[in-house]
Amino acid sequence: MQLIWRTDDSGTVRKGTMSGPRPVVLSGPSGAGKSTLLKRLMKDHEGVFGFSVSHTTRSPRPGEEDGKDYHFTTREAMQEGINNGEFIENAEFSGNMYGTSKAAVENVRAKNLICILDVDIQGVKRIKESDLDPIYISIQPPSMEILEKRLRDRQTETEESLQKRLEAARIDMELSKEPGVFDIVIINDDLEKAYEELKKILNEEITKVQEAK
Ligand SMILES: Nc1ncnc2c1ncn2[C@@H]1O[C@H](COP(=O)(O)OP(=O)(O)OP(=O)(O)O)[C@@H](O)[C@H]1O
Ligand SMILES: Nc1nc2c(ncn2[C@@H]2O[C@H](COP(=O)(O)O)[C@@H](O)[C@H]2O)c(=O)[nH]1
Repeated sequence: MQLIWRTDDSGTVRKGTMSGPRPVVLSGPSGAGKSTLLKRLMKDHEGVFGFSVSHTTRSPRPGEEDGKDYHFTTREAMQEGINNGEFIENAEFSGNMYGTSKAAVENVRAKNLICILDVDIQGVKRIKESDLDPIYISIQPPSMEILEKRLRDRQTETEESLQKRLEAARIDMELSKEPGVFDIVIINDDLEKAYEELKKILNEEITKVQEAK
């Protein structure tokens, strides 16, 4: 079924009615383990999930592929896309632009797969204003100290970008405690336990997709 997007008078992105599995929003501080968990989920459930490939103006990390991990772009091109109404949401994070295009979500939903979106807390707020109606999951680290260690060990950040990410993490950790923001908050201390918890929450949607095959 075709998705029909429109922007209402208040600028809110609305979509036409369609059937299919509910999308999943994974959010939480940078370094909490979202990518680790979602990559495993997709590998273990082939043909069930599809990743909503975001746009970003940050540079690719070693091993990241354009069109698979992100659509790597420039500020000018991304701003033009935003001005043309091509994005569901966009945000500035740690000195770069990030955003979910309508096409990214549509591509996954056209295949009747569970669409997974990995977005920051600003993205969560914008998606809540849309009609996407996803399951909202926050992945949180056990502590700021452990988060900092994970980010340092990952070796992807400069000291400046690391500090920006830690600052954003403090805000994210506070907001995730607010009732009603997330359907569930998973503390990713032990990876196996966090993964089991994630699978349990998504079990109903996973079964729906598997049974529809
Ligand atoms: N439970 C865990 N225990 C120890 N290390 C972990 C755990 N979960 C993830 N990690 C490691 O922490 C680092 C950050 O994880 P990951 O890149 O998945 O985070 P992220 O939330 O996707 O970050 P970003 O938002 O910046 O993309 C990675 O090196 C990953 O291997
Ligand atoms: N609002 C959005 N946030 C996004 C999107 N894609 C990723 N992100 C978030 O950005 C940070 C940093 O990601 P990184 O890959 O540079 O480490 C992280 O919190 C992601 O969740 C998006 O489309 N919109």
